[in-house]
Amino acid sequence: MNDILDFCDQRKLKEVSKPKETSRYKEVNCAIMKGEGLFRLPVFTKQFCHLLLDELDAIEKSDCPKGRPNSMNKSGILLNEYGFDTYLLGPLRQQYLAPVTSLLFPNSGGICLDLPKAFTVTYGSGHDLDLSCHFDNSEVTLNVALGYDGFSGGHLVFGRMKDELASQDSLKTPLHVEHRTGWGVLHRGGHMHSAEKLLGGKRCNLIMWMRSSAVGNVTCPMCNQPPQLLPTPGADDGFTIQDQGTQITVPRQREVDVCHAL
Ligand SMILES: O=C(O)CCC(=O)C(=O)O
Ligand SMILES: [Fe+2]
Repeated sequence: MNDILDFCDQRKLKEVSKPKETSRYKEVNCAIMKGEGLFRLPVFTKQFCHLLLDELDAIEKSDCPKGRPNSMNKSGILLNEYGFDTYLLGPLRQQYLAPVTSLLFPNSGGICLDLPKAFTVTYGSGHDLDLSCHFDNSEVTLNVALGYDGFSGGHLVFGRMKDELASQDSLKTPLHVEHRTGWGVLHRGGHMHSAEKLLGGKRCNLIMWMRSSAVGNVTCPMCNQPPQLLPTPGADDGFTIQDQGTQITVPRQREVDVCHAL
């Protein structure tokens, strides 16, 4: 089994995982625009992006049952359904992203992002073409461009934070962010964003919604209310609850009819 370090750019990985270097990285390399809370960092090597796209294509073509990536995107794959968590996404999050999010987003749960949801989104003919403006069910989101080669359009557009008044829209110039294969954009989940229409080709991005149960258990990121939780089977939705019998904290889904934002 390969190590996560084989998939990432090791030189850059070293730069971001040393605390001293990380702060230099924050100041020099990482900010897309100063003060916007938007950062770009190298995630996967180009070779790994090709391998992953091949694997995702094979899954796509198979007749395995597939869940939808989220309530907005129709095309893409829920990565935990195909076993990507243990050897790829878990190590990526713990070894690579945790030091970076702790440094860049300390006040948005970046130091305690314990409940991720990872999926891919695919745009192109026969798939979605664009994505309307939204905020994510996450404290911090990583969006990695996997390719394919040669698509045009489809840039990400960032605006205001979800809690800023809509009337402040006019004060905020939308920020267009292009995709670079193997690179990720890190942003707060509450940063309003959209994807422009794809003009040609096909694109696939890996999205990781990183949730913090410490934040979400107090205020649901979708409805801004204290969540009312019910134990349910299945995947968690970014919340935890203490089991009364065992006193162990376990992930729990939100009761669907409490939050109408999803
Ligand atoms: O199209 C993209 O790359 C953005 C996807 C996105 O924002 C999301 O799934 O939350
Ligand atoms: Fe999003």
